[in-house]
Amino acid sequence: MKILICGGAGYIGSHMVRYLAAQGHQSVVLDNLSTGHRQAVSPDILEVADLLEPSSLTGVFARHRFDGVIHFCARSLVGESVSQPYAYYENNVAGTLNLLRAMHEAKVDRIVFSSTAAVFGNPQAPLIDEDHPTQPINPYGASKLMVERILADAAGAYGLRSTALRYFNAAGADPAGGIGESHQPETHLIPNVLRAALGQGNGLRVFGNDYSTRDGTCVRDYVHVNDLASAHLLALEYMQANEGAHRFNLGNGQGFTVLEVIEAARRVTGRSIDFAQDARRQGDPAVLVASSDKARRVLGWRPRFVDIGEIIETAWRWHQSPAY
Ligand SMILES: NC(=O)c1ccc[n+]([C@@H]2O[C@H](COP(=O)([O-])OP(=O)(O)OC[C@H]3O[C@@H](n4cnc5c(N)ncnc54)[C@H](O)[C@@H]3O)[C@@H](O)[C@H]2O)c1
Ligand SMILES: O=c1ccn([C@@H]2O[C@H](COP(=O)(O)OP(=O)(O)O[C@H]3O[C@H](CO)[C@@H](O)[C@H](O)[C@H]3O)[C@@H](O)[C@H]2O)c(=O)[nH]1
Repeated sequence: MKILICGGAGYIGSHMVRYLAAQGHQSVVLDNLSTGHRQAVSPDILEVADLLEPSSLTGVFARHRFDGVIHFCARSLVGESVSQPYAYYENNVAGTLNLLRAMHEAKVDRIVFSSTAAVFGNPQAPLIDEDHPTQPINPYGASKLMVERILADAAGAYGLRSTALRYFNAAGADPAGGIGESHQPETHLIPNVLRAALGQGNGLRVFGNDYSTRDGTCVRDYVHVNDLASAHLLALEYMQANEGAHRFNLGNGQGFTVLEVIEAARRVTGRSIDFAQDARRQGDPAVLVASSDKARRVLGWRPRFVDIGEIIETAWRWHQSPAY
């Protein structure tokens, strides 16, 4: 297959490109490099273009014939979405609409969309499955849920085939090296913990210690970025035989507190990791853990990285590499 990877210069997208290549598929990356990295993508497959500029999209679709699209582009910082909702709805919803229109005109009829656990809001069950109510508590989650709704409407109106994958917390790096997580500013827990282990960054802070969890800090479900990549290819294959709009939750089904992640990183790195206790971060639910039974059952998804130490170890190798 020849796949358009929107946002392929970013963290998860660059792993997707590499995974598709290993499976014998071809990728073209569309990215405006706003948070992505030019060096994460081979120059011969990179199309620098912006979803907010429809004319640049038309050019990309005119130059290539795609079998499908995987769409990673987004603004994705929860806190920023609360203070800048227009920017979030514009990029994540209007940008996606431009992409869907360009796909429609070019007669490309399948898309895998990066959705998020943030569509659920505060969980009402210990494990979040696809039937869990969707009540996002921040504009970021709301923008992703709006796109899921648009995709469902497009299935009926235009026969668009889509799969929304709600990732829980993406983590780790390709063990083969050379790519990994590098956001600026970095807000994610594991990279910040590893930076603290390296003596980099502005000091690790733990947000909140009064949640009703086993040690008072937030619980999250960390899923390896290569396992996310494998789910996307399974979704593309699934849509060959299955029309309509599909949704799957992707996680390991096991939650770790912030303090447990720090402890696991101490074991992996063999370094001391100091932190300061801080107030709760706005928009953080206490616990987010996925039930991914549907993805396992329907897509045949089998995550390979189930151990938090192993996931952190792949990230640690990336953080110590010259490419980071
Ligand atoms: N990282 C996580 O834990 C996580 C969890 C759930 C969902 N997601 C979603 O997964 C996707 C990828 O996340 P990531 O961590 O790799 O983010 P990222 O910021 O590293 O990658 C996003 C990429 O999209 C590009 N982009 C953004 N807006 C664009 C536009 N208008 N036009 C063209 N390119 C544009 C950026 O330059 C970047 O390369 C996002 O949609 C995010 O919301 C991430
Ligand atoms: O320096 C830090 C960074 C994070 N945290 C805490 O660690 C947990 C995880 O935070 P983070 O790594 O920022 O991930 P989330 O806020 O859970 O968000 C991620 O996971 C969501 C789905 O679960 C996605 O929607 C988002 O895009 C993705 O960034 C939260 O309790 C944070 O408060 C800290 O205590 N200190």
